[in-house]
Amino acid sequence: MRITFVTGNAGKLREVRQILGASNIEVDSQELDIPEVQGSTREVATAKCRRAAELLGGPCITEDTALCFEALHGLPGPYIKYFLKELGHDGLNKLLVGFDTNAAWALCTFAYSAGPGHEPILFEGRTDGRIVPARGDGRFGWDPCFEAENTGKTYAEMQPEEKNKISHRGRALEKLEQYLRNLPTSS
Ligand SMILES: O=P(O)(O)OP(=O)(O)OP(=O)(O)OC[C@H]1O[C@@H](n2cnc3c(O)ncnc32)[C@H](O)[C@@H]1O
Ligand SMILES: [Mg+2]
Repeated sequence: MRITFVTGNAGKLREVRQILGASNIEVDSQELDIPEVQGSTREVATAKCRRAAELLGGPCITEDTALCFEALHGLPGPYIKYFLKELGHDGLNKLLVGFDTNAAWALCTFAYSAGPGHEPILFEGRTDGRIVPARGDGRFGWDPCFEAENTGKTYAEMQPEEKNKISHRGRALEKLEQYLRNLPTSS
């Protein structure tokens, strides 16, 4: 089975290929710059996939990742990309100074559209943890400052398989994979 993943993010693509590749789903990638609407993660994810399917003229998946701070009632959420870009790992930690909790959760929302005009279907995965000063290999986003619950490690200190097993993305992909397998016709 093959599926097209529309994303501009190399780290996401790498992990999606690792995870779905293990289940014999081949992932083609299309790097399209899709403007993202404001709203809840579900609204952002739905709009992104709808637009991607229109641009592509066929079935595709997209993914939206949010990083939510409990002290900030779920913010930055889907806006984490801009917070990370402007503030860096250190700045994300500083946002929580003065609050009594650094609890956070990572939320991944995959969307599948069967093609233009088909309403996207969403698959969510969540991993709880906390925001900590950066530790580990810093090549993917906010990995160094997210310590996953019950592991004592940041995502950036984990081997890829270790992260994929418990990550927000791994959990969302379990659901997406099951859905794709049960589609009546697959290409
Ligand atoms: O083209 P798309 O798929 O939208 O890719 P993007 O980089 O714009 O991604 P998002 O809009 O979903 O923004 C999510 C931000 O969180 C980062 N991110 C996503 N998944 C991550 C993960 O598993 N670990 C660390 N950082 C991650 C990512 O690099 C972005 O800065
Ligand atoms: Mg984006």
